[in-house]
Amino acid sequence: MFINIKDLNKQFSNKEKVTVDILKNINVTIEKGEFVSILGPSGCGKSTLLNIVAGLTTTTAGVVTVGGKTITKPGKDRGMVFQQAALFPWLNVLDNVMFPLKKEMNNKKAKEKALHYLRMVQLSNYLSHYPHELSGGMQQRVAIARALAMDPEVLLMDEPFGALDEQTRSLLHDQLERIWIETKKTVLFVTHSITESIKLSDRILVMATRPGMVLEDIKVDIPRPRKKAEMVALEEHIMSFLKTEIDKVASEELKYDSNN
Ligand SMILES: Nc1ncnc2c1ncn2[C@@H]1O[C@H](COP(=O)(O)OP(=O)(O)OP(=O)(O)O)[C@@H](O)[C@H]1O
Repeated sequence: MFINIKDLNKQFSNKEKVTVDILKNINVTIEKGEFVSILGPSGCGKSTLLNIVAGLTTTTAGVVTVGGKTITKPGKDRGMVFQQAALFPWLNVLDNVMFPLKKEMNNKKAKEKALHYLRMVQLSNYLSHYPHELSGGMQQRVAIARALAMDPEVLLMDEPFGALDEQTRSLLHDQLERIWIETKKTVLFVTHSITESIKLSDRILVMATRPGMVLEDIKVDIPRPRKKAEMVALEEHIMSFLKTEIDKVASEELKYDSNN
């Protein structure tokens, strides 16, 4: 196993200073090169789990190892892509990708590497464009190129396409799948979308909420590239038990609302 999440628990204090279980008894192993999605309703702890693997959040109990090393802080072995591309607005596309590389290598090498990954995300014609001149989907492709250029072993993606329209999303699914096949990275991908998780993943960790636990660990056996019609049955299967979790969140939010 490459990533090992063992007996993980995470608690946070809420506004009333009460300790709340956010993640409980998470035990997951992920093999090198696997594409694994974390799917679940809002607030079930998907980002918290990803942030713990990233080393951005500590655990309350349990251990996460990547390549045998216990995670205590962020590291170059793990690259992160967020819902917002978080590019430097004052740097053009090429310089945005080169920025972290320049700390690791000379300018010539950094430029070669940046160009390689910008070609991979099909942005070679936009090197001198600034972030505000790009669409949301293009910005995300720059962010993906920037993360990949650091050559991490694991790519951690937190709803990277969540803010994009359906069509752009679908194009980026195809691109990401191609890049994943080409680079053989291990990917941990947080999403709300059942369709997205089926389209992209080898495995889907479906999470329950309050506390966040892994309800099902589903292996997606549909040959790639996956067609809509082939995905429907699995979509319905996942929806059938995820609905209970979504309803749970909705009714708790309504309860909270009527008490305030
Ligand atoms: N730093 C924090 N302090 C206190 N509570 C937190 C903190 N971070 C997250 N939480 C709480 O932990 C729970 C899980 O949050 P998290 O963002 O991991 O969920 P999520 O499944 O990623 O949600 P979404 O899909 O809406 O992004 C939420 O109830 C959230 O309010």
